Amino acid sequence: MTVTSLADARMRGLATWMSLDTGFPRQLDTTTVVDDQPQLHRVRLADHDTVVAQRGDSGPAVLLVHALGLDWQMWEPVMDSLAVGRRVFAYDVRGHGMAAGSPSPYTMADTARDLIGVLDAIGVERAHVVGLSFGGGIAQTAAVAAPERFASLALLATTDVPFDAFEGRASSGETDGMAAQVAPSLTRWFTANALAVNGESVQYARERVLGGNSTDWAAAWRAFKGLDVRGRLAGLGLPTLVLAGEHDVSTTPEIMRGIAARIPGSQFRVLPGTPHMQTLEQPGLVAAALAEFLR
Ligand SMILES: O=C(O)CC1=CCC(=O)O1
Repeated sequence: MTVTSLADARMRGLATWMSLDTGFPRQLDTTTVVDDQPQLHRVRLADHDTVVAQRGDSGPAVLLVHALGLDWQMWEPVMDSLAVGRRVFAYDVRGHGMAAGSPSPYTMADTARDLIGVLDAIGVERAHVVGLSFGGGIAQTAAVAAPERFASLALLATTDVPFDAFEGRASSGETDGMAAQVAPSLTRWFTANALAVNGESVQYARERVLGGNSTDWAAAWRAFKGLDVRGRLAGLGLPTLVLAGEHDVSTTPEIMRGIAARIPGSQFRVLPGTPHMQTLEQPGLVAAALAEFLR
């Protein structure tokens, strides 16, 4: 695996990487952003390139896996506080962010191999892995395949079985286009109040969905349709946190409670006032819950 810093990439004249330091982080609430020049590494995986952002340079490693349609920057609101005494990494899942247009179709097993490939690339033997939504599906798939690479598992607003709706979301992207995905997605992801306020996190999510391409969108939903972990969760044997949002209309607290029930010894918590996109609407609650779990 090759890890190349953004500075190296820039020196080599790779124009695509130059756009990385002019992007979203500066638009976020800067109270959660100490350093607005996140360390970004270019990482080559088996069949595509991606980027890994890093905060903190010592301590246990934490790897964050983002939701469908977004990118690593959805973790930006919690990365700095998590990075106190830890090394925190967040990467772009294939078909997302700087890894848009990577080979498709693909499977959840491919995304799990990518996760392990990221760990290899950053030189981390075992990480605390935190996945939200699609990222939780990826984290579960990697955990059942390679539990030895996990120090713990935190599952935020996710599912352990595919929903019937996934194919409809894939085909709607292809037939109706990405603009048509914005309203239904954001309504599932945020509270009505956050949508009315239309703050930077909502704007970020809207821009990412609108700016995405329908091939990547459909490929992700179709990969998610193949999620197949439920029968193997009981044997995981990892310290596990299952974190639900009280107002999550997609992966409801009931769904999340069921996942926790299938993972012996797991901790289950419901964050008050929190919708599906936990880190974007309630970053303080998420950071506190993760910090307590990781402690
Ligand atoms: O509803 C969504 O947009 C995302 C989602 C469905 C199941 C899951 O884990 O995330």
